[in-house]
Amino acid sequence: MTDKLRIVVGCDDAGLDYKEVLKADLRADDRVSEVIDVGVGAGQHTAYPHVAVAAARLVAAGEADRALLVCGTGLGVAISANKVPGIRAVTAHDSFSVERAVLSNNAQVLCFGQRVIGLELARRLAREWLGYRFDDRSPSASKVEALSSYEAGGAAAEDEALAVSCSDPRAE
Ligand SMILES: O=C(CO)[C@H](O)COP(=O)(O)O
Repeated sequence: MTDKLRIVVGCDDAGLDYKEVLKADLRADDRVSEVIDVGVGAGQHTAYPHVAVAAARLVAAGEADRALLVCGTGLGVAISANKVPGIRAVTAHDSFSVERAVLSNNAQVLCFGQRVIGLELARRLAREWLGYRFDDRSPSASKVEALSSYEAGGAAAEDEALAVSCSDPRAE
């Protein structure tokens, strides 16, 4: 990741108002080098999964560093973005969760619900989000690696460890 962030923004029609404001904020922020808007625009009604996956694919392909997505709840866009391999998308509507989404989970995609939080809080959280960078040497790094290994179909040893620790005590 370069020092300045390349950010994709996207929304469905329920998130359009916030997406437009957040896009303008991001474009005015000197921590951002580029903002790519994958829609929707005014009068468009593309369903949230298509927009979220388009945005997440740009991140997964390395054409952007992060994505900021908005729908009614922030849930549908997160679920959709997480279908793209390599993507960690979260819905976060509070300051601590936004911080940990980056510092604990190395999430590249942040999702807001326009019907859930106020606009000024969303703007503040987006500003805070820009200030965080995941540290590959932090204690969280091995956990994110473990997460990714499940996606790759690996982590057999961890699967076994989990099976042991979750064994039914009534069977003992
Ligand atoms: O919030 C949404 C999906 O999580 C979306 O903006 C609205 O979806 P709907 O309730 O299915 O119309």
